[in-house]
Amino acid sequence: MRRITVLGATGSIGGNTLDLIGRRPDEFQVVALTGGRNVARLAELARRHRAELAVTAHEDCLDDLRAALDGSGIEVAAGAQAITEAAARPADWIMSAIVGAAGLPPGLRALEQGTTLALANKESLVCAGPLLMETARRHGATVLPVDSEHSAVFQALIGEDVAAIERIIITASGGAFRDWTVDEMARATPAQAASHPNWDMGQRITIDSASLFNKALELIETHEYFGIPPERIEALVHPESMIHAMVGFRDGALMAHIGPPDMRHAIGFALNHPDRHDLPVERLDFAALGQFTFRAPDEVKYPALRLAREVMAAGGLSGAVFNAAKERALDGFLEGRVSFPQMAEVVEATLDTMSSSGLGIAVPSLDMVLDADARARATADRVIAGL
Ligand SMILES: NC(=O)C1=CN([C@@H]2O[C@H](COP(=O)(O)OP(=O)(O)OC[C@H]3O[C@@H](n4cnc5c(N)ncnc54)[C@H](OP(=O)(O)O)[C@@H]3O)[C@@H](O)[C@H]2O)C=CC1
Ligand SMILES: CC(=O)[C@@H](O)[C@H](O)COP(=O)(O)O
Ligand SMILES: [Mn+2]
Repeated sequence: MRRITVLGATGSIGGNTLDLIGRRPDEFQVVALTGGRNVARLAELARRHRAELAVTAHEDCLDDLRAALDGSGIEVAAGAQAITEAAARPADWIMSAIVGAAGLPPGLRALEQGTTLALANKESLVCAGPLLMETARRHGATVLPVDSEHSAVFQALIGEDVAAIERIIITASGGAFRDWTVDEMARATPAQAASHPNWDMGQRITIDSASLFNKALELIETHEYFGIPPERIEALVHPESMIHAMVGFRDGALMAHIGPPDMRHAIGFALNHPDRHDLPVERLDFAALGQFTFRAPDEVKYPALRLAREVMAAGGLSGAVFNAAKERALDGFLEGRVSFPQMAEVVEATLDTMSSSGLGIAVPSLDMVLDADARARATADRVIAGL
């Protein structure tokens, strides 16, 4: 039996992960499941998958979780520290699917036990790519990408010489507003932004997809995970979301990874790696699909991509600042205090304000990353207050 932990079990990635695990109950034993405020869902999943431990991120949710699991024999705990301790419980495979920078400390703690970390939490790589990869190396742990584009690149590179890579192209659906004008986007509501044309995902990543901040995070994620120079990484709008990434080699060949927009493929690939296993995903009928289309991203309409390139050039703590400012700008948009286009303005102003405060450290420690994250949130909040 492989021992499995799912961090962020109550979310979209967590649900897809447990869907796959639940189909093969004789092969997997669930160690810990963690969630946030959705305590009823966490308790239901913990009971269904016979978890040893269920943890909510919020101490004020502990009584509800305890009540919901009363009589089950499942241990309960609460708080950010308890989630990090859950990640330290011996497990063979840990899914990192908490949304946001909150996923970084438990992800690092999981790596310290030398296990396999299936990494959906792209923010970890954006905030602390060198620290994360160095921690994995030091403890003999494995990081497998789960983000669909990065799983696609990983799969296209199997058996290939990384030194022969000429470029990596990650695709973007273009998000909810890909055919909207700038004026229309200025009036966009959270409900409109949270409606993805192809993928069924959590609210925050779906809105990031509409602003192309998701693709901006993914450019940095590609750079940090694969160690490819930023100028060799491209984003390409592909409205059908069937080709997830392409890797171009020095002989001009391109390896594309194609599949339906269903995260159970990328999750299942990481779960079964290095083997492949049957997965309950649609098989594509190309004659019925007819065509795939592509267009260059509009970097004026979507400043997030330019900002990501500036962050990659600056390195150090810039990724942590970028991500934290983006998280606060998104909170502001959800609360009605920031318009859709203003999210990029908040992130740019935060980066500008903090660029002179010593961000250029090669491999920042976790404490440095958390400090930069906190300062960036405070700076972004001041920018938002002045809008
Ligand atoms: N959804 C997708 O298809 C994809 C997602 N990703 C990445 O995977 C990660 C998860 O995304 P997704 O599943 O969509 O997100 P969801 O919003 O659906 O789920 C997020 C999970 O994190 C928990 N959570 C929220 N805040 C905290 C916190 N402060 N501390 C601990 N746990 C917390 C939530 O708990 P609760 O809901 O109980 O409050 C939930 O379990 C993100 O990093 C995203 O970018 C990458 C590629 C595709
Ligand atoms: C499924 C996945 O990996 C998401 O990150 C996806 O890429 C979002 O779609 P966009 O291409 O619209 O950002
Ligand atoms: Mn993605």
